[in-house]
Amino acid sequence: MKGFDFDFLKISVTDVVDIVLVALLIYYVYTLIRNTLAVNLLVGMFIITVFYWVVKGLHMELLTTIIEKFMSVGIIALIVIFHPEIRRFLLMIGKNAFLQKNKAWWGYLFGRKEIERNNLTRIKPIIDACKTMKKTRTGALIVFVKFYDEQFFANSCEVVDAKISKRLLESIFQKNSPLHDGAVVISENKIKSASCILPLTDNDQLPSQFGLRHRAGIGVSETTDAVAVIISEETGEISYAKQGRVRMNVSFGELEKLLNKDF
Ligand SMILES: Nc1ncnc2c1ncn2[C@@H]1O[C@H](COP(=O)(O)OP(=O)(O)OP(=O)(O)O)[C@@H](O)[C@H]1O
Repeated sequence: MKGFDFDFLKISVTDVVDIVLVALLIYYVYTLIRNTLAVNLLVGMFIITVFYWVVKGLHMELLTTIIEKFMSVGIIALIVIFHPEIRRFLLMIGKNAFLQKNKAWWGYLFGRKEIERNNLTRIKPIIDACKTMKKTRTGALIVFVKFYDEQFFANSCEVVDAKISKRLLESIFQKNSPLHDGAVVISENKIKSASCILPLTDNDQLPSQFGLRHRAGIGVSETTDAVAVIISEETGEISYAKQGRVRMNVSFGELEKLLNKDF
């Protein structure tokens, strides 16, 4: 295919498409591993690679051979280490997440008003349930997941798979309910599961009043793409966790905006 030709540099249209695709790939890999341990592993691998180039350049035969041997089994190690990220990446592609995630596309294709109206109908029962639970000081942890990874949640949850409703959310978190302990997971417009045990964050910079419920909400937002709404049983205060960071004392107006954006 013909393209630009600067004597020393020939760029065809295919090259441009190639570069754009690689840039997109890097971007999506970055969004998948951002705020996860995988970032540290990636940095570690980068340092080893640079070190390898240096020792090879200096003709340090012994070190070069050791690192080469280490790297030759590296691909298997990579698959094992990045297994959760690879799973999520494939799930993301499988569920056509690129389009779903980019609401601008849906807005462009189907009209922004329609999207906002649909979002509000989805979110309203959740906000209403939060209002009641705040008033009654009912502790709750609601997690919103874009790509529901059955394997991740299956082992630690009770499957619900029901339509989102205010009364269902309230009854799950009621003190006497057998499902009240743990988190509710909402995904694909459904209450997918309840009573989920989530990974706790080991962030030691969190406010001292944050107990296990808050730590679980922040933990799941660190390790997955989930966002979490946490209602404190002690204070009724609502917190919002995303990418390992937490916003405290969120108003209902803010909550609506945040969920509209992230859910
Ligand atoms: N790993 C976990 N995953 C999900 N939920 C959990 C987990 N560990 C504890 N919880 C929930 O947190 C509740 C205990 O909350 P705790 O009092 O420690 O939290 P807190 O952050 O101080 O919140 P609160 O302000 O409501 O007291 C448990 O009853 C359970 O429902």
